[in-house]
Amino acid sequence: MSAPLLETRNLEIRFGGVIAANDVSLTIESGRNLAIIGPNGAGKTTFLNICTGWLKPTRGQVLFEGKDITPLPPRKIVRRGVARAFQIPQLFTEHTALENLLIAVAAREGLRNPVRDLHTIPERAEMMHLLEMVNCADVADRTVVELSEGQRKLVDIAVALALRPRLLLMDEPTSGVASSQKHRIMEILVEALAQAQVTSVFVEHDMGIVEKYADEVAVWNAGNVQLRGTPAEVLEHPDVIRDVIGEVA
Ligand SMILES: Nc1ncnc2c1ncn2[C@@H]1O[C@H](COP(=O)(O)OP(=O)(O)OP(=O)(O)O)[C@@H](O)[C@H]1O
Repeated sequence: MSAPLLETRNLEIRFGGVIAANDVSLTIESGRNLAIIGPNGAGKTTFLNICTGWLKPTRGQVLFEGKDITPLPPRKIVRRGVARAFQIPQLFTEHTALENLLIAVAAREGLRNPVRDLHTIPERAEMMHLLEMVNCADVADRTVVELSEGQRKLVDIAVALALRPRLLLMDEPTSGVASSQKHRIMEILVEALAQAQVTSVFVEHDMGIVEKYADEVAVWNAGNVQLRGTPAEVLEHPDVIRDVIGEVA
């Protein structure tokens, strides 16, 4: 049997007296969209930060496609195929949407001066295709400051896909977007991930989004996974209703 796409073994990290990861062992299989939910301070973002190498656990391991990536610096983990998108899009706001993707490619290819060499990058057509996949081809030549919050979120996802990941970790992909737009953004996002064959893990506080777009849900509590299952199993569980849904309601 092949190794899971991502596996964590007994992760532990403390910040002073707080145990933000308390023996976290979890596997993520290819082709799934896993939502992470849980009360504030449960350790959800800490988990993403450990998987991307931004935080190093004091104990435990992260394996990607069966290989230990725990000691690697974040840029090497990205090259292995693990990308990250943040609550607030990390874009160069004075550059156009397309230029942002080209900068990501230049960084991926290790060009020394990605901004200067932008327009010589041969992957232009591939990047335009990514913008089409996230429904943003029509704003390819607009600077990021001119885009709506929803478009920025989608361009940020396209930038992550430009790194050709096999796993994308996201912190609240629809936060900051008007609630009327959230489902549309998630639909575009989930379709783009399926097309690019990218597995996703996303932290989410909106249970409507979790119910509709996650294949599986992991519930975090006090630095560990309290429960895991399908959205239907998890969202009706009395502990989740008490500890998570009660809190966000
Ligand atoms: N760099 C840090 N230094 C000190 N404490 C930290 C640091 N990062 C996280 N913590 C603490 O670790 C705990 C887990 O934080 P984390 O951000 O992972 O929770 P979360 O589940 O993502 O919360 P939220 O839903 O509010 O974003 C919290 O008590 C937080 O204050």
